Amino acid sequence: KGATFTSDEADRAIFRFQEYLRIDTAHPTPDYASAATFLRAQADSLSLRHETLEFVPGKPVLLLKWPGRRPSLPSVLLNSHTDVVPSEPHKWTHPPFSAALDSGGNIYARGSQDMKCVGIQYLEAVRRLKAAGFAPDRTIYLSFVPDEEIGGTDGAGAFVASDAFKKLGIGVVLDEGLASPRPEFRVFYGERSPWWFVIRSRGAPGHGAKLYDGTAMENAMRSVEAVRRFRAAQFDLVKTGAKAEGEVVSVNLVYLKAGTPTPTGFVMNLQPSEAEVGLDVRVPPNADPQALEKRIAEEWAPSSRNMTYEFKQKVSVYDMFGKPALTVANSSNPWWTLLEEAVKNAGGKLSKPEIFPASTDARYFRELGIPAFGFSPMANTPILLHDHNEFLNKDEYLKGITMYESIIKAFASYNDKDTESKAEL
Ligand SMILES: CSCC[C@H](NC=O)C(=O)O
Ligand SMILES: [Zn+2]
Ligand SMILES: [Zn+2]
Repeated sequence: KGATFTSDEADRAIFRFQEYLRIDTAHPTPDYASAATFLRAQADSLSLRHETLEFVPGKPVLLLKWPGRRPSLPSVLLNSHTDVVPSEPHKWTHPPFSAALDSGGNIYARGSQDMKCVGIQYLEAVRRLKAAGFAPDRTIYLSFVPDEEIGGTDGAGAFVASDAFKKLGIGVVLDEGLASPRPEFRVFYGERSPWWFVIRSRGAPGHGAKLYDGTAMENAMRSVEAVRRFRAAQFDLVKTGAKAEGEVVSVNLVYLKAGTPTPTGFVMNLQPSEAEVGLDVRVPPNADPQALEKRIAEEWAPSSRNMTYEFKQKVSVYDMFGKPALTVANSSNPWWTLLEEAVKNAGGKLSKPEIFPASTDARYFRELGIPAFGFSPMANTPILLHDHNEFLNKDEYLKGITMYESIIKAFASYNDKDTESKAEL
């Protein structure tokens, strides 16, 4: 509470953030080896035991452990991903792996918001708690996972499916959230499920000068029109304030593919016999997935118009118990109350809990019924994840460390009969 940094401590914490940011872990060729080496050195400097779990060769999951005094209590997992999305360096004012600090205190790098900030803030918070002599009751684990940006199958997905994970007895997880342009921090208790699919249409080919019914292009365009009507209706709910971004189904066309290619372009006087449309759809946890699939089958890709659809990615909105994969974010969940109070105690405020509009690794934990909150402590910060000139201000970064100190302390000290008996199941 009220913890501050000496200017030396601040400089060192900022420098370690910059070091992590300078490791190029961008897809499609992330340097996971260097990230792992860096993180193991951090663990050693904190006297934390670490394990490198290589479920898939070349894709290390780093697991750090701060043992609690009461190891029978469910433990706390602080998760972050080590990979970042690609960037277009020439469109940045500072190179994306420079971690340049400008005169206003902004640190520019790919991953400065998504989410190397969080990974290093966990470590810095542990560093400060250890220095202050804090001893956790519950065991604290830190996981650094690869591949979140490409779906997490070989990262968090492999991790949660492992025996190693089951043995950890995780009771609550923290994972990433989003920056907040306002003074309140944002927090997420669920997320939309990605449905990525292609719609294919077929029709009789023919001369480019002929008007006739049932061409592949016409079939595809009728679908696109239906998709766009639905998209507009969903978007209107957001625009009018009736629903939050994460509470509607988003639908976006991500590619169109049709035509008969030539070495220099396309044949102009031939109506093609096939067309394909790619869609990124995100389904809120409380939506009716069956109704949506019916809409896809009947309106967007009706077989009566020679259309088919194929899912490339279809994440269920339900957890393993068949319930919407949501973490309770009210006072009936003690972890929620602890989080809210811990942020408050550190001088912060949470805005109303939200559904994350995209996907994070938190879904893998919620799928198992483990409570997981998405929280990246960045207030007064424009949302720049996946954007050019991604940055985080050094003061917001430092403030975030104190948020985690408070949260880790609260979670690690939480003692409750109910959760204890659950742990023994
Ligand atoms: C299907 S996993 C995709 C994960 C990705 N996550 C962050 O951007 C996303 O598109 O939301
Ligand atoms: Zn992320
Ligand atoms: Zn991302």
